[in-house]
Amino acid sequence: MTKQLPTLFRDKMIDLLGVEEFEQFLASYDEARLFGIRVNTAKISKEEFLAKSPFTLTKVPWAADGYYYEEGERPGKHPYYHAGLYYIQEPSAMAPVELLAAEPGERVLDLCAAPGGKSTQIAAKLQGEGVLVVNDIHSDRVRALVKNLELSGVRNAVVLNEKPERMLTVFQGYFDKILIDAPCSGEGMFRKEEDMMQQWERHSVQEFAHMQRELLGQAAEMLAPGGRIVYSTCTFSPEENEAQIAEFLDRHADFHVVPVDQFGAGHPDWLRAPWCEEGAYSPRALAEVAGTARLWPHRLKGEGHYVAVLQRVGASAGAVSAEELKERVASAGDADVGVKKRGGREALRGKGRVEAAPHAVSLEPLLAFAGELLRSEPFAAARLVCYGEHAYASPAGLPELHGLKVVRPGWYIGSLHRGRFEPSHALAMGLRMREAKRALSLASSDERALRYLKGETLEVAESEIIRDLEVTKAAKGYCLVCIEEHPIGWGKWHDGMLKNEYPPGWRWN
Ligand SMILES: C[S@@+](CC[C@H](N)C(=O)[O-])C[C@H]1O[C@@H](n2cnc3c(N)ncnc32)[C@H](O)[C@@H]1O
Repeated sequence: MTKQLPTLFRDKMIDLLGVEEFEQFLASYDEARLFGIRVNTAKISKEEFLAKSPFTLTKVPWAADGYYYEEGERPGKHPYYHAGLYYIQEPSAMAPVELLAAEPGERVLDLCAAPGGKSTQIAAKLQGEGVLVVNDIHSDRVRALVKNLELSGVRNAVVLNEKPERMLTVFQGYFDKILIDAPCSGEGMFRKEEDMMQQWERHSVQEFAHMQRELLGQAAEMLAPGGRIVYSTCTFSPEENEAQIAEFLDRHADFHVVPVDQFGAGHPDWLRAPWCEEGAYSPRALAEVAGTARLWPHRLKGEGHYVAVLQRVGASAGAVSAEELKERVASAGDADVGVKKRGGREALRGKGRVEAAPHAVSLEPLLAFAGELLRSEPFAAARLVCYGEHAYASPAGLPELHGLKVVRPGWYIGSLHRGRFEPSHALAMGLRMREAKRALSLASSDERALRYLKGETLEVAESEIIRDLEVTKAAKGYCLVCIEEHPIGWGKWHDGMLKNEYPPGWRWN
């Protein structure tokens, strides 16, 4: 393995680290790979998960919900994975979101988000409250992002597929927190993914440095006073790391670095020829860059990363509770938001706003479904929008997204077609079992759990359909299928059989 490292990369690392430390760094390439999962606390508490986890887990020291699992274990092949109870994530990659410190009620942007490891981590921190905007410039990667958000049951995310410069007018000064998990030369991933080395040889560090400079400037425009940007890469080159932050600080006097002390320190001493322009940065910038963080594969149990926490001066609006948010939007005259909690169909009637619809779409079938199957609309506090035949619950407090390439304007609820409503898989995944009036809960050891995930029809006795007989006598119809009370999809029960509604593209194979 070590022999295949690109020569240019080796020589540069020897220059930066010195021969002695480079030997330790090099030795890390021959060490066993590390594997991590992060418990999705938006769906399950850590305690509950640890009590039922079939894996051998050890805590990742820097991630509140992160754990190492052992090589040979296959968390991607367990029904709990399909219930979105955890996300498989490289341990070092969990650090940036911990440092972002997003809180429920905040407005958060994940600017370079696909495939969504960090977006789902932010979503868990928000606990469904506030606004999460996730964006990626590459449409093919956005598909994986959408799937991961749906799997994780995220209700308050908006997915964009935009060039960040096109987002500036809509989101000027809007966000409390912004994550830039920047596209980079990926040197920190050489151990995990060997084909990153070929990619490294094709793209220059300078090419990425240019992109990163732009992204940092654009993020600053979208950040509110008192807000925080976390900038991260999975590469070692100072041009993409310390140099970016030093230059940013020199251009933005209203930002300072929040020092991170649990990892290796940033290296202002590496901002020198031949890697960077010597003497190009102010003493303030150089001093602050030392407070940024380097995660070294030979010093901790994880891959190589760089993280900088940039705080903007000014009074922060702070986290806004869901109630406050509703009030703010209501007092701004937006009568489409379900401000008052009303039960059943009444809560939605007149509240749903039909947007961008080529012709009027009746919400009646959706209302009928909600009335029949949901205890209270989990999306009543959001704004219901229809794009064509598709209904979404858009998080309250979101500005108009006119002109932007919107992939998901919110939680996808389902489609309305010829007077029929078909609930989405995303709706099932975002629900709690207690929110459904009809549910089936299978043990993960029940062979029907796997058969459901494979798309098979199941034999289910009427007595197994969980329902409050005072409210819903009929077992027939849509039913929320769960594994140990955690939703995995829809089924339609009739006469002892459960017709499988698990989407073909999601099936276990
Ligand atoms: C390091 S990856 C992000 C990984 C992701 N944050 C995660 O944790 O799963 C960088 C992403 O930036 C995207 N990207 C590249 N250039 C971009 C740009 N100018 N604006 C937004 N996204 C960009 C890439 O498509 C890629 O998905």
